[in-house]
Order: sequence, then C-alpha cells, then structure tokens
Amino acid sequence: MKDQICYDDYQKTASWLLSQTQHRPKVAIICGSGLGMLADALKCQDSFPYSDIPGFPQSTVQGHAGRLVFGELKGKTCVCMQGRFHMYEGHSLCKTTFPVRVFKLLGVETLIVTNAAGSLADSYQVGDIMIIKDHINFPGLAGLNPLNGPNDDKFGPRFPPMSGVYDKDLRKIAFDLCKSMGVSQFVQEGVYCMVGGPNFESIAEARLLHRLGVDAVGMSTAPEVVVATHCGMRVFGLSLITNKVVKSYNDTESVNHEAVLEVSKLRSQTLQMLVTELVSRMDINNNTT
Ligand SMILES: O=P(O)(O)O[C@@H]1C[C@H](O)[C@@H](CO)O1
Ligand code: HPA
Repeated sequence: MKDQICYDDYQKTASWLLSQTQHRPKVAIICGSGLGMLADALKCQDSFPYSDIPGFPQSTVQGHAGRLVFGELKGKTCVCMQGRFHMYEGHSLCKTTFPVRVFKLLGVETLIVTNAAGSLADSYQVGDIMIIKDHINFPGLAGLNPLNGPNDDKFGPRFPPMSGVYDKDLRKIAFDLCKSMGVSQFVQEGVYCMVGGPNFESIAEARLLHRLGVDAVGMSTAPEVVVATHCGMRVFGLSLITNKVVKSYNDTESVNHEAVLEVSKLRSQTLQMLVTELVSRMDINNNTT
C-alpha cells in the first residue's frame, strides 16, 4: 500500500465492503491487544480477513487477529476491527488510521477505541478499566500526525480542535453502567498517553510521564482518535490496565507482551458486556440494509 492515500482509495475500500455486506454500521469498535473477543458478541456476523479487503493494511502483532467483523450488538449495527495497526509495525500514520476514514465513508458516526495500557497512576491496579478522559499524543506533539500533508476538506478542517474529544455523555453512561454491573470498584477515568513503542518505557521515561499527569501509557489509539475527530465522529475510549509501569530502580519486575495478553483475557467478559450495553444505550439511527 502506498504512503500517500487519497479520497478515492478510501472510497474504493468502502464501496467494496458495502458490496459484500448488507450491514450498515453506525458504530465502529477497534479492539486493543488481546481484546479481539469484543467482536465475538456481534450477532449475524459478516467477517473479512484484512488480506481480502482491497487497500487494507495487514496486522502483524500477536493478539491482533486481522479481521473486520460486521454484525449487530443488541440490534445496533457495528463494525469491529479485530486487530489494529501500530506505528511501530512500520506503517505510516495514514495507514494505521486508514480504517477510520473508511468507516466514515461506511456511515459510521461513533468510534469506540480500546487498548491495553500500562498504568502510571499510583492508585490503579492491574485489571482496572480506565475510561479515557483525554489523551497526550506524544508522536503528534513531535510532528508525527496522521493529518500531516495536504488537508482533505471532504473529511474535515485543516486545524481541528482536540478539546473535549472523548464524549462526556458516553463517559457518564459508561460509568453508570459500571455501577449497575457491580464493577465500579475497578473502573477509573484518566489520561492516556501514546508513545511510539515498540519498547516499553525506561524508568526515567516512566517517571517523566508520571510527572506529566499521565494515568496510562500505550502505543496506539491517539492517531485513530485524531482522524475520527477530524472527520466529525463521536469518540469513546477504554484502556485495560495490563501492567503497572516500572517507576523504581528497586523494582525487579518488568513487563512483556505475553503478560499484557494474559490480563486482557482476564477482563474480556466484563469489557464485552460494558461495550455491548454502552452500544445498546446509544442514541443511533439504525438502518440495516
Ligand atoms: O493495540 P494496543 O494499544 O492495545 O496494544 C498495546 C501496545 C502494544 O501494541 C502492545 C504491548 O503489549 O499492547
Ligand atoms: N507501556 C506501553 N504500552 C503498553 C504497556 C506499557 O507499559 N502495557 C501495554 N501496552
């Protein structure tokens, strides 16, 4: 896939998908590392390996199956990415966010992003679910932004605001749902920070992020959210805290990807239930043909 992607490229992929499925999703869900089971809750599935979808990038990370799944969650039509694209895989940011613009052209209005993340906040525990209140896009601050290059006005403005991006109403609904599900003791709300990866943080880096007010750190999400916001989508995000980031030179533990995937499994049912109930409460105009 080429690095400069134009409107026609997104359009071709969207048209192909619309010709292959009757589903017309209003909600898109991106599954984080080890969180692909979110798609298992979809009823009446049509699924497509990324390798079969014209123009789609390919997933290379363990825990990211590489399948686009269409289906219904409690009667609401959704499309779910089982596997996302990360900058550290060698994809340009245009490629990592390619599906988001395709979703826009499919008619998607709300994007739900999920990820596995390490916690910096001292009060967080492994297995906590963090409702994302805001993000720090470190690569973005350093000039690595998926919106770099000529702006396509068909998608959105040259200088999109990024304040208030994570929808307040959806966050409130999610909180209330967690209370009614009896899981609020391990639900947090906080700031997610994207770093480039693929290495985990050094202790000095972890301390820097902690001082900056970061609650959880990961290697994705921010570029997808920037592109979704640019094209006018509503955004909701969840981080699953899979590890505590090592902040002390006395700490002998270290993180690894396998441990991240193990913790993801542990909370899979709760996350699935939360996302399903959240979607079922969304005010969306379903039209499924
Ligand atoms: O796709 P996400 O952000 O959930 O993946 C996280 C960040 C790295 O890709 C990986 C590290 O274990 O998990
Ligand atoms: N750091 C960065 N990304 C991550 C982590 C982490 O500790 N855990 C899961 N993804």
